[in-house]
Amino acid sequence: MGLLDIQNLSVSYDGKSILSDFNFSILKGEKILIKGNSGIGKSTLFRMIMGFGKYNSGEIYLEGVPVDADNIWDIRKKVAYVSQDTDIAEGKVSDLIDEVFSFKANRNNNGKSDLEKLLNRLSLSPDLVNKEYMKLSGGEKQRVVLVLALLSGKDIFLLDEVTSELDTGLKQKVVDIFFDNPQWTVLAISHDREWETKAMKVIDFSGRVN
Ligand SMILES: Nc1ncnc2c1ncn2[C@@H]1O[C@H](COP(=O)(O)OP(=O)(O)OP(=O)(O)O)[C@@H](O)[C@H]1O
Repeated sequence: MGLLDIQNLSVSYDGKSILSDFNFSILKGEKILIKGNSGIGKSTLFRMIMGFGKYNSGEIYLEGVPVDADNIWDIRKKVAYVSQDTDIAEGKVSDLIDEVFSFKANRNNNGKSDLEKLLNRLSLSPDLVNKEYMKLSGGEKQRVVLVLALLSGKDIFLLDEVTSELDTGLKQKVVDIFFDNPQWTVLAISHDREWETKAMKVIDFSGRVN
């Protein structure tokens, strides 16, 4: 088995099949891109993995253990999920960063010392942390959300269109950050070629028939 395995997953909404007997496996350290037409079910897959919705049938395994209502928090503790929606929080950016470090699981890592390096690498000014998050531009929000995920100390990432609002140079920087760490397992949904060029595997949802 892989790090994350999905077997025969089927999901439907209002009688319409979105995922049908979907199978997938990702090994530790793998970086996989998921692409495909809008509305085809890519984000739904991520929501099922995180336990944010019910599936009709199938199994999801994390490290060989079936995920159910009793252990869904194991997934949420281990997986950094970055959704398409960046309107995630209010308050200053520095408050959001402090919040990441207030979680018990993150206290012992040295992520905070990486903050400055990450901001610099993503072309964000150090002063940005004093700004109100909701007043940032779309591309700034996207980068801040990524910084929060990268500082969380988690090493499995589900990234849903996390570079859509960035210019080409920044898209490449984000992709490089995730590919530079061989320990990180990354499943990214994107339409950007910067991801496709580097991905170890590409899963194209468009050809699937539900
Ligand atoms: N909670 C829900 N209730 C009803 N329908 C839903 C729900 N969530 C998603 N859908 C529908 O399921 C389909 C798949 O949605 P999903 O967000 O997974 O697509 P996607 O492939 O990620 O698309 P995009 O690339 O546009 O983000 C869409 O038709 C969507 O309207």
